[in-house]
Amino acid sequence: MEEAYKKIIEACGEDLTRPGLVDTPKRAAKAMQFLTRGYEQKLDEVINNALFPSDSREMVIVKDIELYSMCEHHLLPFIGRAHVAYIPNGKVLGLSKIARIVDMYARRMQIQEQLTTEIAETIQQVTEAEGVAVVIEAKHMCMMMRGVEKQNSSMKTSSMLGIFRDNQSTRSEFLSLINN
Ligand SMILES: Nc1nc2c(ncn2[C@@H]2O[C@H](COP(=O)(O)OP(=O)(O)OP(=O)(O)O)[C@@H](O)[C@H]2O)c(=O)[nH]1
Ligand SMILES: [Zn+2]
Repeated sequence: MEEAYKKIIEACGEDLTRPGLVDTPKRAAKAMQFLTRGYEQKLDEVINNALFPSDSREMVIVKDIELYSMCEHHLLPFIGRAHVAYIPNGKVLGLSKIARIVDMYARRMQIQEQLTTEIAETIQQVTEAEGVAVVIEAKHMCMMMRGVEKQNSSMKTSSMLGIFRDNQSTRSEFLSLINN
């Protein structure tokens, strides 16, 4: 990756020997590895057995989980928040693990729709919940810094599984709670 960054910097017309740039390929490679660390994570390690038996059948919502991802078309960031809900069916997931699952998929090359679906399906699979809902709102640098150059638009995506898909009032409750 370091060698690849050397080529990119040179292709931009820069001088790799100038002091400010000498260590840049190494730094950039390290940064890119961090931004794509989700590829190295394993779901079992992320969950770390933090699944607990519970009789609760009430909706659990984790709101405003900030996320930093990278669009797979331009390798530019998209930045936003995820709102996640599920209705337990015998077990609940450790609170932080929901944010960790968001990160595991966000720290990859993504499109927002796919990211939203992957988070929802993973939480469904792990918790065997009655349903899972995920909404992501994000701003895409590829639309802001370049291309169409729109600074104020944001993208909203959702994935509704199980009871959130089948039951209008459950879905409405979730949507009104995240909009408050
Ligand atoms: N659906 C979706 N599209 C995305 C996402 N991130 C970036 N894009 C879009 O991917 C598309 C790629 O379009 P292309 O025409 O191949 O690329 P481009 O010439 O760079 O497009 P412009 O951005 O319009 O300049 C653009 O419309 C982007 O806005 C995403 O998360 N979801
Ligand atoms: Zn893009």
